[in-house]
Amino acid sequence: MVSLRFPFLFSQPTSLPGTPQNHHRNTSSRHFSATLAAATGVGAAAAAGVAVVSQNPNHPFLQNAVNFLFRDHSSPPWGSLSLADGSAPVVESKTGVSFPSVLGNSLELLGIGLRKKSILGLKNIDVYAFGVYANGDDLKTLLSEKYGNLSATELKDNKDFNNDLMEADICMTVRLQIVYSKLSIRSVRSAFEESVGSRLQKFGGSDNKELLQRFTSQFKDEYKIPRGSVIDLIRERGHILKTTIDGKEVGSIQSKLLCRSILDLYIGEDPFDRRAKEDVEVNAASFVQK
Ligand SMILES: CCCCCCCCCCCC(=O)O
Repeated sequence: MVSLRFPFLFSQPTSLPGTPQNHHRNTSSRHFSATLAAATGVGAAAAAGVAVVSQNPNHPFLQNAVNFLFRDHSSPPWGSLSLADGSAPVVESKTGVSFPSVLGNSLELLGIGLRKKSILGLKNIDVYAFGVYANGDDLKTLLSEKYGNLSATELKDNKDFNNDLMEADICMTVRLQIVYSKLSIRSVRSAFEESVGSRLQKFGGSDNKELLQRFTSQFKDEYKIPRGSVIDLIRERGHILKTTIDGKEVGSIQSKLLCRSILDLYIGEDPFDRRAKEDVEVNAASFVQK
């Protein structure tokens, strides 16, 4: 199947019912690295008001054709697609997993990606799709004084900005949507042990076994994780990491180190999906800019 990747924009809703007005909703648009599976697929997605996103190489000819067909005439003609309804969910095209563009009224989708894992060093499987969300007002309040005058290009790959995104007291959520159908809770625990464990060690030294154990023990044997399960890793104010499985809270731990370690998996130095990280930085920048 031919696919292509290009960044596209979708405009924000003017307001959501019961949501306080946020000027970003009216004035900004977000950027996602997009791969459109095929022009017909794009048409169906656009008609359905859904943005399709994933990670694949460029294909300029198709890109041109798709942009011509679907561009909003107020947007740049090349490399961007503006959907009429900015509140449309965004779909990760390889897996078909869909992410709401706003979570719980205040968290804005900044980027989506795919977590792959190799089994026995042989087969690479798609384990889950993920979406990174942040509170736009927190981004502005906490980061705009320091970074408000820098462009999105200057903020992408800017180590200080990236560190502050992970360390500041910004409400954020990473939503994992399981796509691998044979996942056991035991493998979830051991995957977290490995990935979060390595980050705890990196940022906090070797003496964090108890913290890691507190976190991983939240994933109890009685929970089932079939395909379609949703794990939310929620950083609340005060660096509290709340974890939910299919909307049910399974635990809550106050630890800046743990929150930072979790975020590092998705937007840190060596993220699971580099393009997702780039999108998060560029979209976070749009909230921060003065
Ligand atoms: C057979 C593969 C098992 C992988 C399970 C990953 C489940 C969630 C773990 C989240 C953290 C991570 O991605 O490392």
